[in-house]
Amino acid sequence: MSSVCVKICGLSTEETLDATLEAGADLVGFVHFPKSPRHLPLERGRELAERARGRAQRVVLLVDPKDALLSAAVEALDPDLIQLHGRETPQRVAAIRAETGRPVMKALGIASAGDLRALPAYAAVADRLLLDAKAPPGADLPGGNGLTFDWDLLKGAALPAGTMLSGGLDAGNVAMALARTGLTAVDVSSGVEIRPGEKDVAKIAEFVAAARRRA
Ligand SMILES: O=C(O)c1ccccc1NCC(=O)[C@H](O)[C@H](O)COP(=O)(O)O
Repeated sequence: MSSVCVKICGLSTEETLDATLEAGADLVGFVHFPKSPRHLPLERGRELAERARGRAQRVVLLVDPKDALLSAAVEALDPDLIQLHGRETPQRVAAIRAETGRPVMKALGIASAGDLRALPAYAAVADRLLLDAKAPPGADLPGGNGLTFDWDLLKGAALPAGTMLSGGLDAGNVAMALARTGLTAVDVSSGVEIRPGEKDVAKIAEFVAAARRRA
């Protein structure tokens, strides 16, 4: 069986980035969203993305970005993948992909079976999908809230290869999540933190090992 693909999102220090790379994560995520405790100014994102170059896929996470921010983020981080975590329509996802020339991963919030109806339209235009728990009404953040969703909603769904599972994962539940959904790619942020925005090197290593330990 091939190895589970692991992304660690919301990295903001050299120490935790290095720990993530040493643990063997496949993707590293940098959040640019000022309301987030994981927000990185673009110049800081540039430094960390450069440090990870050639060692993992560098992902910049943006929320409903305007064209000017997109250009600035691509220039600064030179990302291997752009993660869109807002209310971008399929048309906007396609336009961003065309304008930037970069692969795009679209995050979809899942709370009920109905939320899966949007999936085919996004699968047609995005390079990858990420399924996250839908943010509660009034939440400050559209993701990174440490909430799980009912994984059984995915039973029977036609999910494109490489679809990432996220939302409330940690070293204790990731193997179960993979087994229940049949997916082979996972993303985590809160579950490897001590407090919002503060990643922990031991938790990162435990998560990567746990994701790849499944039978
Ligand atoms: O992490 C944030 O602060 C954030 C802000 C705005 C949009 C998305 C955000 N995070 C998304 C992620 O970190 C992950 O892709 C995913 O949602 C998992 O988060 P978690 O439940 O905390 O593991």
